[in-house]
Amino acid sequence: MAKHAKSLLSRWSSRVFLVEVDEKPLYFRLQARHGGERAPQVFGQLRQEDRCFSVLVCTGDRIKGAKFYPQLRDKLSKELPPGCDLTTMGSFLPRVRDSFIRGYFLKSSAEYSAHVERLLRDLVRREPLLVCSYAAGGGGGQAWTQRLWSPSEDETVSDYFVVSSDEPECHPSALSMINNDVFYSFEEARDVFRKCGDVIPEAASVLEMLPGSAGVSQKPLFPVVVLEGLDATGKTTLTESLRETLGAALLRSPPDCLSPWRALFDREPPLIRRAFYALGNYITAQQIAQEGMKTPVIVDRFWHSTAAYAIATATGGPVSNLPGEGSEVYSWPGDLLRPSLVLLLTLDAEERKRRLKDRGLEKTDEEQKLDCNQLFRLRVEEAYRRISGPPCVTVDASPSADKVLQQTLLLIRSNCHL
Ligand SMILES: Nc1ncnc2c1ncn2[C@@H]1O[C@H](COP(=O)(O)OP(=O)(O)O)[C@@H](O)[C@H]1O
Ligand SMILES: Nc1ccn([C@H]2C[C@H](O)[C@@H](COP(=O)(O)OP(=O)(O)O)O2)c(=O)n1
Repeated sequence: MAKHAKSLLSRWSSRVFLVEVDEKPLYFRLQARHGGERAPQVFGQLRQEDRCFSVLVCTGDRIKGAKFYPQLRDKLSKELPPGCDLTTMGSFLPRVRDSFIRGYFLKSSAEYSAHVERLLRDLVRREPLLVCSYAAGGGGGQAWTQRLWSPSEDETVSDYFVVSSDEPECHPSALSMINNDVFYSFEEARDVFRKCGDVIPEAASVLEMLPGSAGVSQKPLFPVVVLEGLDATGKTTLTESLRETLGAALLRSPPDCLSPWRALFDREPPLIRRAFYALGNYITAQQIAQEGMKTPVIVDRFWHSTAAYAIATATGGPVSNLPGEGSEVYSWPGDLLRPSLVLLLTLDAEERKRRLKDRGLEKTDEEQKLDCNQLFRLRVEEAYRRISGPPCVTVDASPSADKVLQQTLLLIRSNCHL
């Protein structure tokens, strides 16, 4: 049996499982004996003869795992019979960092369960997966049991009863965010790109653009002001005006030199996509350090964008699912240049939509998600506010462009000694 699967199985009965139903996580855990508890909510509506399955991705190779997870969904969606319901799930050891594993949960009516079982048996032989089946009937008929399919013929694995579990203090995705969704050093992000060269040849071109190290030798002499905010809050308009008014250099993250590869890495799974944006910040940091010796520098998006979108995407559901305020996930990378000031442009949802419509440009998937998913937008905005590091000041972007400019100039002058 693979070493990774073995280590997962060694603490199997301590794991908590969550199944995401309409972005709401429903939790259950395992128990050796049945004490008359009701079946967890996720099994609540099912009939005795129905079957459920969990399919969890289990590989020690992060890149392979990240690429395989969405492919598995496509494969299951294509091959599962029509009466089968598929949703995302995960499993973790409470409070254990990097213990979170992802997968899918399948509900099948009795009619199709033999078909689903055949499909999964075939899959588990070829792919790094841990599969469990769930059936009703134990503990006097009401209880559901989990059977873990042994990854090798000579292993015996116990059956467990499944019972509801309390919500953990923080959403379990927070246990795996660090260095999977958000990178806190140049080395960590670069390491992902070095490792994904075999599967994505373009990674080499990005590596060529990188500085030798994160380190910026000298602090810029002039103020460095970053403009942040959701799409269409007016960043481009304001950065252009600031450039003219202050005679500043205007930079952006990701930097222009990464433009040829942005669309490609936007289609990659979070691990690779987020590493791309993280690396972009280090290239921009080098440019800031150079320009900042000659003039003030205005930057269109920087670290706040990278971290806030990543954290908000990795966490589902309401704002309360975000890692708590003060969590280490909101900390500024120790090796990344700190701007003098970060301004966060805020706009109410209706006005932002109106501006988006007037602008009429094509939107990224993530921006379309912002548009139709109110919860996602709220999570991004709150994550922006929680990020620590350089001072972050909120600017109301709803007045006219000129008024927003005047307000911003006042803030820059009072915070940056210009
Ligand atoms: N203060 C403002 N009032 C009204 N419309 C604005 C204002 N600032 C920008 N816009 C318009 O809103 C749209 C989005 O602005 P833009 O600067 O492109 O935002 P971002 O760079 O944040 O995506 C553009 O059509 C722009 O002309
Ligand atoms: N420094 C940055 C800049 C953008 N991103 C990501 C976050 C979102 O997925 C997109 C938003 O960028 P986009 O270019 O669509 O937004 P604007 O048009 O500049 O407002 O890019 C990032 O992670 N880090």
